[in-house]
Amino acid sequence: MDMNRDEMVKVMQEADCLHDDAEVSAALDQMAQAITADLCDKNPLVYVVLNGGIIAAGQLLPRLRFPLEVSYLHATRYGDKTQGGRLNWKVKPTEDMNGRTVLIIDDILDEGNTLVAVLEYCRAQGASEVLTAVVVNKRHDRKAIPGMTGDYVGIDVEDRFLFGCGMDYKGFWRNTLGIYAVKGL
Ligand SMILES: O=P(O)(O)OC[C@H]1O[C@H](OP(=O)(O)OP(=O)(O)O)[C@H](O)[C@@H]1O
Ligand code: HPA
Repeated sequence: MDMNRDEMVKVMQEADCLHDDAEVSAALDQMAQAITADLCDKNPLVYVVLNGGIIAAGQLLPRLRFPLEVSYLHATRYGDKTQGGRLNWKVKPTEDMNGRTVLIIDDILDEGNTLVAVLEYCRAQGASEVLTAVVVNKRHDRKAIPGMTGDYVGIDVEDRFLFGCGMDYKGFWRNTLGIYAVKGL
């Protein structure tokens, strides 16, 4: 018997679905429209922030019907925990971003430390413009920079521990489109 699997089935059964597939799809449509209006002539270099950004990117990129390049970076600060720690850069960007418009795609802007560090890095590398797209912005007053937000935000979500749409609970359940909150968290 696989304990992790059984626990995770229970976590999903007991979770609250805060935004279902249809709501997330509609949010992605709106984000794609706004991104297209701003970036369709700019040949952007798009970075997916692994691991959490995989679903967001997989859903968003096919909605962007203009020339762009895609790469990835890997920065993590939560691991299997529900509270963030120091940012661990596992893979830094390798492409030359000097003078480029860079778009960062991630699942969530929570406290914002991850995006602040990624933005700083890209600016230091000479990107002419760095924009951020997140499916979820969590509503609370613990942002790394008070009042910060993403340039393209899908849905503002309540201050609970979330999973789905790229976000994991103990490494599981990134693989949904809908957004869920863990019971009691
Ligand atoms: O706004 P913040 O408080 O910095 O949190 C947001 C970041 O946290 C998550 O990554 P995580 O560290 O869990 O790594 P993962 O994507 O590999 O799960 C998420 O994918 C964002 O990158
Ligand atoms: O609420 C969350 N859930 C999963 N991963 C996260 N990374 C930052 N916030 C969260």
